[in-house]
Amino acid sequence: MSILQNKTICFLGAGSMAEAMISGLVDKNLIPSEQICAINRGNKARIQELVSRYGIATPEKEEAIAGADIIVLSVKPKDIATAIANIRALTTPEQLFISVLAGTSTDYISSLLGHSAAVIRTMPNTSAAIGLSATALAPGKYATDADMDLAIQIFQAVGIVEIVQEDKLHAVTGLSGSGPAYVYYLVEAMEQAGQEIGLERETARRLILQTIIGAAHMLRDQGEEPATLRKQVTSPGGTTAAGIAVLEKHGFQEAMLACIKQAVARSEEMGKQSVPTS
Ligand SMILES: NC(=O)C1=CN([C@@H]2O[C@H](COP(=O)(O)OP(=O)(O)OC[C@H]3O[C@@H](n4cnc5c(N)ncnc54)[C@H](O)[C@@H]3O)[C@@H](O)[C@H]2O)C=CC1
Ligand SMILES: O=C(O)[C@@H]1CCC=N1
Repeated sequence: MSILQNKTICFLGAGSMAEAMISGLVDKNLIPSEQICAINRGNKARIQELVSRYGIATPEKEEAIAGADIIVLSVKPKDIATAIANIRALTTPEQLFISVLAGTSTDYISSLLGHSAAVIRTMPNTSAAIGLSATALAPGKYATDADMDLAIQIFQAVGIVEIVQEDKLHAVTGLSGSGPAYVYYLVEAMEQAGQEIGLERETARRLILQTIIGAAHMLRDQGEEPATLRKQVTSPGGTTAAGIAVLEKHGFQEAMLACIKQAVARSEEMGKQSVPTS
């Protein structure tokens, strides 16, 4: 039995990322749903939504925070100072804080808490909801190996885990934290193209979806380089070569590189906006 079965976990911020994690944790039964709760900024309807979907508990804020073994910080980076100020008096150095905030350093979070609780910075993605997140974790200065083990167990329940140095988390954010959105954007573009070339939207969607699932499984299961798999599709003088030549002409690779670099730069910028106070 996982040690997490005896832990209580509170999400501070009940938005998309918190829901993706709650959904994954409840689905895997890693922590009983009555030992999970979430706190929002006054939006009771949202909490009720999570309660009805996942059967999580609804303790009062004091009990939710003071009674939690693990607090997952899941507000937007701009809201973290206020969110922690509202709960700080209820927290203790024995609790484990797991942050999913883009750009925000563990030192800054420790400075907001004002004590030496363990803080672990992570970057999951919303595919946690179906157990397929790609999550990177980095320990803050007060986190022990035992704290890391707990965090690893939580994120392994909702996908794969990589341990990185904290300064690499900006790169992870631009690559795999934001990554699902790049894929959805590609699907949007393919769907639009599908309609413009005369296919019904629903037909196009089914074909695109299966194409993406198939390609993802090929990448995962066949152990081949993406370039090798691409070449297998690309008959000389054929349709794929004709299409990819246009992608090259429009600077597809440069666009992807610039996109990811810009996302990384934004994560770094968000980090600089949160300057440690001690
Ligand atoms: N959405 C995504 O794909 C990913 C998001 N993240 C990170 O997760 C965090 C949350 O992002 P989302 O869930 O997308 O945002 P969201 O906007 O969906 O959720 C944020 C939640 O925090 C609540 N909140 C705001 N101020 C609060 C306060 N003072 N006290 C308590 N709750 C408060 C809001 O009411 C809202 O429900 C961000 O820091 C983001 O960088 C990380 C990985 C992926
Ligand atoms: O867009 C954002 O800032 C968050 C972080 C990674 C994915 N979504």
